[in-house]
Amino acid sequence: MSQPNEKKLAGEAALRYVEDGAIVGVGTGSTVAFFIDALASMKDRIKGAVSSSEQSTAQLKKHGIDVLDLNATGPLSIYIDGADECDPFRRLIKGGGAALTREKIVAAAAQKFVCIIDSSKRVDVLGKFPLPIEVIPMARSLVSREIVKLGGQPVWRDGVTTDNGNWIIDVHDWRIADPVALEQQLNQLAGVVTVGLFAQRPADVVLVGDKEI
Ligand SMILES: O=C[C@H](O)[C@H](O)[C@H](O)COP(=O)(O)O
Repeated sequence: MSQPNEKKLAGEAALRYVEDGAIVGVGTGSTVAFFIDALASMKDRIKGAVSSSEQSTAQLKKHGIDVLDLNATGPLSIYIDGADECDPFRRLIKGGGAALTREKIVAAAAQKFVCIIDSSKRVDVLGKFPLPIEVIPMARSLVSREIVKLGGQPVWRDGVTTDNGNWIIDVHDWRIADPVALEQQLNQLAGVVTVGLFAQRPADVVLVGDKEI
């Protein structure tokens, strides 16, 4: 099956997890775009959405779905988002679209995280996809030097500014043997805003196409 088709199937299948009256946490990316289109079909049965990016906010509003402020909603019952890589323990690399910080915040506010992917995203060990790290701009070189000491190859995503006004470093060729430990370690570096590893808080459910794994 082609990947765009699997992404569409996953986006539509995620509707199964959205209950009437929910405020839905919404991620970012091409797979989530299919989910937002599907969510429009039940927009009158939900209270609204909390969005993880300007891109998703625009699409939600286009469909007439209310976009709410996370500070006003309290905990969310559900968060739906894609991923760049997913290991057998539902640990993820995210941030290929530079939305990792708001994604991590909305995921942390949700009781259940449903991750929607196509089969190309499944890996045994995380790290083939370059690991995105959002940094405060003035810390770019400092953080890059620290990453080299840890064995990674940092590459600045030149020309990209996140929705939060920060920059992205992508770390290449890093076979991530212990994702929880690495997430903790990178979170300690001065200037790091968010690490694109979702290992301390993995997904609760992963849909590959319309199949839960
Ligand atoms: O920053 C972007 C997000 O983490 C996306 O969820 C991730 O890059 C997957 O995107 P897509 O569904 O387009 O492959």
